[in-house]
Amino acid sequence: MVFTDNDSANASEIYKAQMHVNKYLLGFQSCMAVKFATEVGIADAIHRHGKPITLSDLASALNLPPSKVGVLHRFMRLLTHNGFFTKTPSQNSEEEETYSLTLASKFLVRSNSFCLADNVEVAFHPSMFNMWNSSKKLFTEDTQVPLFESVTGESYFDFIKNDFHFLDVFQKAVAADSEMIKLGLQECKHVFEGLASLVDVGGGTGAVSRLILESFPHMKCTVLDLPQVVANLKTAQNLSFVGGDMFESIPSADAVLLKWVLHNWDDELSIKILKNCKEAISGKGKEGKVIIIDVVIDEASDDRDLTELKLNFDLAMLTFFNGKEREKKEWEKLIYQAGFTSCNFSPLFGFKSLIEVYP
Ligand SMILES: C[S@@+](CC[C@H](N)C(=O)[O-])C[C@H]1O[C@@H](n2cnc3c(N)ncnc32)[C@H](O)[C@@H]1O
Repeated sequence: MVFTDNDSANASEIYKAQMHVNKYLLGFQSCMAVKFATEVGIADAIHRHGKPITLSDLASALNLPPSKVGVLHRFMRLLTHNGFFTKTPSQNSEEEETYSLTLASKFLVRSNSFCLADNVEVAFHPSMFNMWNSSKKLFTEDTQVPLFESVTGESYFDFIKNDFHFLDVFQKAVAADSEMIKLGLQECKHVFEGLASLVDVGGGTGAVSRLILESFPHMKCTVLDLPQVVANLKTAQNLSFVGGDMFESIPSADAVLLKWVLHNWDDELSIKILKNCKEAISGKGKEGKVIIIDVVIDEASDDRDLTELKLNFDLAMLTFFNGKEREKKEWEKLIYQAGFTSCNFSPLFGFKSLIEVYP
């Protein structure tokens, strides 16, 4: 038996290892509980209640019959343990315990400006489960084709394009992530100072550009994205939308922003995008810049949870797009191979960093 002969581990360490494995066997249920909570609107119901809520009031706010209060309790217990709610014990036998929102579950309240409810729908879309059930293909098939495409027969962006509801949810999810940029933008205003124009490449519905314009109303911002994404978007003062293909050409500007774009693509295609960015800022000479907002894996400095999140994003990028999250030295290699001469890294946006890239 492998644990006794050559292993110096004692019984308690072996039991701990067994628990570690079991944690990952059942861990998907913690994730599914978040999906369930979002679908039935638990956070919304507590928010609407306006004060800590008892389980029976929560059940009736969710229109659940009394027979389901026990099931709800089981979900609330796990979700509370996982930091999504807090529980205040009852003061006496007449009173029921009550549940309140935490900072994490406030992200699931649909009326909040920082809301990740659409991200939950994207993350748990059935296509994701189908893809993972075929993950063996990653090792048995031509890796030039992303796993998602190999399973569904179409690229992720085509898949999104062909499902009107999902396109809408996906764009809202990405825009929700961009809302979070607001918190970090104050600390990096200097990055945008002195720029008269900016192209937000793969800028979706323009959420980041709108935020930048709040601080720099005189800057001319152009959002370049796929034609179907920008088709019905209205231009506003100093904000315009261009339907196109970043692999073909990028409109000229003082700076190009690439937020959450390069991680969708492998090195070869990312270099192609970066070279087109370099061309787009060439009119500004050495003062032009490319601003990348993306994940930088840093196992040495980041804590365990942060690294786990970044590595999970990496597998998501691998399976959906053949893309990748990159370490600092991988970013540098990519940037220099595209012909740029220098870059600065600032970890500003939670799990994302800002990289300024100069010709
Ligand atoms: C992960 S989203 C990031 C959106 C936005 N930058 C943000 O963070 O809010 C990637 C974006 O790239 C766009 N995209 C994909 N292929 C593209 C292409 N060939 N040309 C321009 N945009 C593209 C997608 O439509 C999508 O909006």
